[in-house]
Amino acid sequence: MSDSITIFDTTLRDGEQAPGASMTVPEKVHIAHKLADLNVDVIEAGFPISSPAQTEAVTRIATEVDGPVTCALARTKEDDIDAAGEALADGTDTRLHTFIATSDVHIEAKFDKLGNTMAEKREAIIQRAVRAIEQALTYTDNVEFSAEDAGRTDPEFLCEVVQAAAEAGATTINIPDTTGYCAPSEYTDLLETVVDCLPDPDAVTLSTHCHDDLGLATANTLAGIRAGARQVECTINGIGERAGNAALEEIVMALTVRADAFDVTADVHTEHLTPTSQTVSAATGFPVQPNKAIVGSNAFSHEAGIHQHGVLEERTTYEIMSATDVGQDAEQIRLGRHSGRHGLFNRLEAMGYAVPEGHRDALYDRFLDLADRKKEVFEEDLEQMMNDFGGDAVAAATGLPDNGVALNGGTPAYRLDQFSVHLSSDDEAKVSVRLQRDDGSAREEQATGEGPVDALYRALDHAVDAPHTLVDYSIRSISEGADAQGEVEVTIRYGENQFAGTARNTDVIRASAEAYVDALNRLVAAQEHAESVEFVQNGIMHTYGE
Ligand SMILES: CC(=O)SCCNC(=O)CCNC(=O)[C@H](O)C(C)(C)COP(=O)(O)OP(=O)(O)OC[C@H]1O[C@@H](n2cnc3c(N)ncnc32)[C@H](O)[C@@H]1OP(=O)(O)O
Ligand SMILES: CC(C)C(=O)C(=O)O
Ligand SMILES: [Mg+2]
Repeated sequence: MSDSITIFDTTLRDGEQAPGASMTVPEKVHIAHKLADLNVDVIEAGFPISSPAQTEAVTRIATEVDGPVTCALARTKEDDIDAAGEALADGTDTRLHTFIATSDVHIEAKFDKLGNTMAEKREAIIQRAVRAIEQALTYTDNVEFSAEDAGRTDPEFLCEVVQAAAEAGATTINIPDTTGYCAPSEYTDLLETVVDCLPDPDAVTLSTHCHDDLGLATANTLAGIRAGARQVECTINGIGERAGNAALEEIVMALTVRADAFDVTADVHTEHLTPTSQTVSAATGFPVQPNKAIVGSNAFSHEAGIHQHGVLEERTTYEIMSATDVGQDAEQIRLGRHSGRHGLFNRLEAMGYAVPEGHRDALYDRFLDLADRKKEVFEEDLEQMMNDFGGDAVAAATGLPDNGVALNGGTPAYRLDQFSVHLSSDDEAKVSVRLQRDDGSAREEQATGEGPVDALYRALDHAVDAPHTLVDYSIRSISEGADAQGEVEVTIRYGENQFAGTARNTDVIRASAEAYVDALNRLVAAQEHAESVEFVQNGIMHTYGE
């Protein structure tokens, strides 16, 4: 028996049958090119009788995409087979796939006119299958037959069907677990039964087609390979009817990583797996869950400190395959509240920071404080954290740049002690703030406004004794995610002089308040110091009092 597995991709047929997954003809052609880059053996491109767009997609893929065999699906009905045969007619390497259901429940429900007894109906099913295969052979000598719902079919009858199909000339015989019902050992047994009853097992390729209703699609596919199947039907990201089909990327990587266990080969260019997954996700609008095996965004990511330590020392402690082999980025250390010192300082060093031993605990505490407020800590967050840290002795020790902010060496006049915001859909925003002065006194003020920032700034204006005008306010996100840090920049004016304040926080209202207080402190510092005071803010030289 061959040790080479035929990868039959049905993303564009069974995958597209998932509710909401329909793709346009150009999208299907684009995906077919990606599947060719991936080096799959067969692309099931559609079901031509179903619609003109399906027919067009099959024809375009059969004629435009080099490499894989293009396959079209048809019921055992004459018109279906003609539609599939004609759609494939101009292709160079094509396959016609016809199917009919063989389980009692399907026969009873879907083919009530086939006979009076189950025996009569079964006989009619075989006749239809044989006739359809013979008709398909007039279009191509590459004909596949599927016994739909084989997983729930009486094995004796399944044997009669596949024997007849093989004798009629089908060269691939597919045993679908259409409803994802089988346990892996049952599926192995079923396929072994089929192998034993085939007149010449070497003359046909036995195929799996497993659905994921119980989450067993990949396991069943691998169980089918153990029983002798040499074609696997699967889809990118496992999309398909209901819970989907067996995922191509999972099967291929199981066969690759565990070659010792399966002893067969699949000639897939695995580095294309993740890009192809992303293309299919974009075309269908189905996001890939982060923890999806092989192609999920977390499939090679490590946030937990113990894992990060292990992976940084030796990747294989927690990775059984290399991310780059499946088209993902290498070494994905993601920082968050579960991260430890190894992960944090490794990243800071990679960013160019040399953190002396004596400051590590303090820095790690700051990191945890941030990580507790954010789902994930990004490099932009770390840069801000290091800039904040640059205000004390560590700045010199680490060689970190000063953050460019000079308050003339003095203590800021005001510190935001606390604030509260009340928002409702039918009322103005209400804010109360409490500012602490450098002399120890505190002042509390309330205000209302058109939105929380307007109300906040009005309350702060009441709380300070420094006349000024707000000139500019801007806010931007400086890291990723819904909980990204917001950076607020505020410019105020007094006379001819402008004073800029900035602040960053995951809470943008807090950042707005702190940026305003920062600008006010600069104004007050300028007033309290010399006639002429210079300071640098954001690279701009500001002068007060000349
Ligand atoms: C397990 C699978 O994935 S099977 C493939 C499922 N894919 C699809 O259904 C593709 C999209 N389907 C379609 O576009 C339409 O259903 C069509 C064009 C195929 C058929 O549409 P309609 O003619 O309106 O029939 P409808 O879908 O309502 O019913 C299915 C008919 O096909 C018959 N049928 C079902 N499977 C087969 C088969 N393998 N061989 C022959 N006839 C079949 C049923 O008996 C029923 O026939 P009836 O109209 O005489 O009762
Ligand atoms: C048409 C067949 C192969 C099918 O998709 C199934 O049985 O699940
Ligand atoms: Mg299916």
